[in-house]
Amino acid sequence: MKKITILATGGTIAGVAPFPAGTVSYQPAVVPIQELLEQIGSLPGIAAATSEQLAQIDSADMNHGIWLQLANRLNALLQQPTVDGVVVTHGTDTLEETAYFLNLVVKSPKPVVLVGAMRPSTAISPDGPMNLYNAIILAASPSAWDKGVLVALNDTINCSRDVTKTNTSLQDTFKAPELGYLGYIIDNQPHFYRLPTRRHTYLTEFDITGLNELPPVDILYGHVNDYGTLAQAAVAAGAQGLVYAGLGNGNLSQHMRQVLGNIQQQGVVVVRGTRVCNGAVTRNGALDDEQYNFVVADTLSPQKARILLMLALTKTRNPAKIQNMFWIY
Ligand SMILES: NC(=O)C[C@H](N)C(=O)O
Repeated sequence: MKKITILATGGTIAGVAPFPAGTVSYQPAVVPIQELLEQIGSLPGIAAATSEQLAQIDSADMNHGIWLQLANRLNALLQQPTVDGVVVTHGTDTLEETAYFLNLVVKSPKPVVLVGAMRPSTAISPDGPMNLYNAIILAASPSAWDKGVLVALNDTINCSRDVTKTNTSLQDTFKAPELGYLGYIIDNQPHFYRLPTRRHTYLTEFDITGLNELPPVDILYGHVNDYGTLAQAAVAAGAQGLVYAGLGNGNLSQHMRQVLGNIQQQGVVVVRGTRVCNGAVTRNGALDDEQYNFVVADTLSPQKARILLMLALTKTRNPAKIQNMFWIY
């Protein structure tokens, strides 16, 4: 019999709508985790699902402080021999970011599963109870060990590095469009078909013990006729790193090459990502990264590249070393 702890942070899974058919006009983060657990009843093979209400927020309000608190709590719980796995309930808007952050800083091979819902708990047919049930089943499964932090919604299992929210309001939203699901959860049974290949959790070099904040990194969205003023403003405001969601294969206009090149020379680490949903940003592909000392994001989305860059900056400001991290994680 497995012992699973639930850390609840809010989101639509804990949301309440003013009428039963309400699926988009609702108040997120209202129902306590204890009540959500009561809705799903007993679980096969699970001795106890204990819960802690760590936060009660719309995930738009997630922040580095709560991330650090969550990661520290996870690390403390997972060290305990009486805890077999942890489920984190979370709003879906920033779920993928929290999942990837935890994937890089949680120091345990035990299962950690993030879950949310697209419909509030008051909907005629909410997705939250089944999603929560499946997430607990997954966290209790020996098959979920050593796979990094997982994301489980809509009967699917996803890798936190690759998953993204692909639809603003439908239940079928969490996917890794180019790299695919890791598996499914069917009739109380997780089925894995793929494995994450990138280094994660207890095998990473990142340690958040004692940290109160993360280095400031901003994301800039590339477009025709970028003036470069926002990039300069970000640096003036104290950014230590920038992720540029570039065009195509992370491409930059001649003007933005100069702007970001100058910024890099001031000691700010510049990562070339892309505004395109799929594909890798390749080094020395769209431009000569050696000349500018840029780092490329590989297949990480801009929001995930930002997380890796923040953690990288807790270790080094050297672009070559940071580029290596982007190949490893
Ligand atoms: N479906 C959701 O959970 C969306 C909600 N706004 C949140 O991220 O908290």
